[in-house]
Amino acid sequence: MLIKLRKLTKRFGPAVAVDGLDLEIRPGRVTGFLGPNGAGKSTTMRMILGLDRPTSGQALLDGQPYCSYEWPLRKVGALLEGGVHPGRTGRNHLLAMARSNAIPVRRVNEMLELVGLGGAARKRAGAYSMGMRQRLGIAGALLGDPPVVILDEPVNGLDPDGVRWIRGLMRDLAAEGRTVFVSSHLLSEMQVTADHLIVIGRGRLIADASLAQIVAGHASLEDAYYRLTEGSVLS
Ligand SMILES: Nc1ncnc2c1ncn2[C@@H]1O[C@H](COP(=O)(O)OP(=O)(O)OP(=O)(O)O)[C@@H](O)[C@H]1O
Repeated sequence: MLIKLRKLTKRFGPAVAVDGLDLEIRPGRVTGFLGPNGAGKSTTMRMILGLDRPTSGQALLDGQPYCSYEWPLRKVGALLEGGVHPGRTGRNHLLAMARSNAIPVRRVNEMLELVGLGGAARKRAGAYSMGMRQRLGIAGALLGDPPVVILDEPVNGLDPDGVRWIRGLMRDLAAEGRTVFVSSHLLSEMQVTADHLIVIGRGRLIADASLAQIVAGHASLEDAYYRLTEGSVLS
């Protein structure tokens, strides 16, 4: 499933958070989404998911906005900051999501096992560690077996085993033909996970190219990134 941004723009009062992004995010590969703090990455993801309304332009999934899908969790799974009620158990959180999108309960149990939360499923999410909350968010993202997976900083709070696990998971999801769109500040991690990169700064597109093209001529992705984003870092 193709994600298409058409002149996507978001203003908060006089501030422009996302400034005319025009690009496509294609299936079958991991697309990394990079940019300095405040560049507009989360806002872009939130607009794709219908959580923020664009000031102008559009974010489309196979030609349609997120909100036009009857069972959106079966089209797009997402891990965003927050989003888990601390008083609910991990299992109940996923059950509520499953119910709202007519997803079988069996899938809840499968996802809890997949992310390694089988043993903690009946604990309140408020008592989870950061890494466990992150795993629960990933279980939620995959619940509807969606062709598009959007992950905002998925590595945050994960231990080294978790980091390796999510790296393999993203590669597998892309190999299955899904569209994997992931934001991260961990450039060394992106260098081993992403096929394609989109770099933005101050809401504007800086680069949209394969990892190999972006790294070419530089010692590492980190070096290439610093060169690309010079002048876009908020002071
Ligand atoms: N609800 C909001 N109200 C006002 N301004 C906002 C709101 N959400 C985001 N912004 C502003 O929009 C800009 C882009 O923020 P955004 O969170 O999308 O950046 P980001 O690239 O995800 O940053 P980070 O890497 O720090 O997570 C920032 O200047 C931010 O302060």
